Amino acid sequence: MDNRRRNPLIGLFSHAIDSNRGRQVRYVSTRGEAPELGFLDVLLTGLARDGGLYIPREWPQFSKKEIRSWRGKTYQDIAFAVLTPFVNGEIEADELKRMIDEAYATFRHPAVAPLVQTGANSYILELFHGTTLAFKDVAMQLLARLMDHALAVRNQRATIVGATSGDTGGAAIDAFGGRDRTDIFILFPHGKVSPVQQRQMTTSEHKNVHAIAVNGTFDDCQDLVKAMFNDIKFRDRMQLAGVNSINWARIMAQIVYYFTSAISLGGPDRKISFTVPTGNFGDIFAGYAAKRMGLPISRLVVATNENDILARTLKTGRYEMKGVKATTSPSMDIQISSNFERLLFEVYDRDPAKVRSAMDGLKQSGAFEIEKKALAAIAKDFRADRVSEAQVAKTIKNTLAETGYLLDPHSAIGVFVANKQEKPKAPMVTLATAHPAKFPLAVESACGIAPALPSWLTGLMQREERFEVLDADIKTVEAFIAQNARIKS
Ligand SMILES: Cc1ncc(COP(=O)(O)O)c(C=O)c1O
Ligand SMILES: N[C@@H](CCOP(=O)(O)O)C(=O)O
Repeated sequence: MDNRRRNPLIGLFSHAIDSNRGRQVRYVSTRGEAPELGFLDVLLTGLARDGGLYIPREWPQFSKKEIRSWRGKTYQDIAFAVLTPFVNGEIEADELKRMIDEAYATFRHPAVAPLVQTGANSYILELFHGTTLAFKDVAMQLLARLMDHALAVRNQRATIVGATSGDTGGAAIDAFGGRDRTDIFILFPHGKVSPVQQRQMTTSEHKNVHAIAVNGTFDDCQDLVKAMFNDIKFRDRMQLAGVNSINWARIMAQIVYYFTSAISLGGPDRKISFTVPTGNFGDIFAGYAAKRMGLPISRLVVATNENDILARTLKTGRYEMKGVKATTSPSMDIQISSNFERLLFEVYDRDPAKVRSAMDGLKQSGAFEIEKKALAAIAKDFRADRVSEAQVAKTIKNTLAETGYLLDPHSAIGVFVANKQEKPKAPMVTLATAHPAKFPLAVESACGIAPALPSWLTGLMQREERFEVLDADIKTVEAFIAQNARIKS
């Protein structure tokens, strides 16, 4: 039966679906040695079985006419149009729409991701109106519903493992807590997240939630998660699934707000630039994906803290690990930016052998060089800069004094770098990735104001904590998960 006759929702966006009809979005691994998958498999797979990351075999395309027709539509409607080709008919349209509506009903702002003007051509895209006050909620609330749906359809359960430098963990625990088909284990670096972030992970009352404080850094946590996925026996036995941005569905959901914000500012008939506080390269890669799908984007600007591996790489072409230092933007205290592998795959014209060779170099010597042609391709779309701790504090203070806007340290990194760009003709949108109340000490020391938590988090700091402290050792972590997950061998 023709879907459009059966379902009025499809009629609403039939032109968008028409342009992608016949282009079955399948997913391939950046390392080229794992099977090609459809959407539900990619959703439940996490890391590819060859250690790579899944990415659409072809980018869905939207014409300017199609994008223009989304003007005046809600965030939810645009999400439905943008996500439909990725889901590729594996979820009924009305089911997908229901999940999108439910996910964004948890947001405290009717626009979901509102834009605030802070200068003649400068805007802030507020991505922190979800339950845990960070941009991670945007994707995580949808991901939990998509996974629940996929597991129910297949009558399966999953053991979710995730690594966090502070925000992914809280968002995932909020979204997956109490869900019957999943147990969730979140690894965070012990003593290296903010007190609010820690309590968002350690005070859940749900039995399926397990917070693990790892004696190590975020990179150690991320390595452990990848090692568990690469331990094929353990992965299959525990039916592992991932909630980090290694999971394509996370990136997919983040693509939407590039479209909604650009459309509000006159897109697609005007190019827009974006500055993105960056750590694992997931959020800015979602912007790159939006561009590849037809959204006119002028520039994508990477903004890092003093852990500046990406800013160095984009300048020199050498990706080189140098050790992580603790900053006032702990969620970006990251060295190995997982999603950079997806960009490498693109700029190496999708040659997985080149990606494998770069990743081998990283594993063996902590570094790799990017070929000149690929670096030039990166330079066409991206700019990058780093921000010192003193500059973060000064940006919070000055932005408050000049515009009345209170930034969190991560968003301040974006604003500093955006302000440093030569004055572009295109409007510059800086992504505000967290609410200042998640980092009250850093914000107060920068500007004298300690932002209060919103009402739904009242009492968070007094609740009893429950977490395990473990060494950064794969055997120890796997043993803990095997003992506590409801899936047994
Ligand atoms: C508040 C905040 N800002 C920025 C980032 C960086 O985003 P990405 O890792 O997608 O580059 C993170 C963590 O990922 C974060 O939690
Ligand atoms: N900053 C992140 C790090 C993990 O990133 P992800 O996007 O891959 O989940 C965090 O807050 O945990």
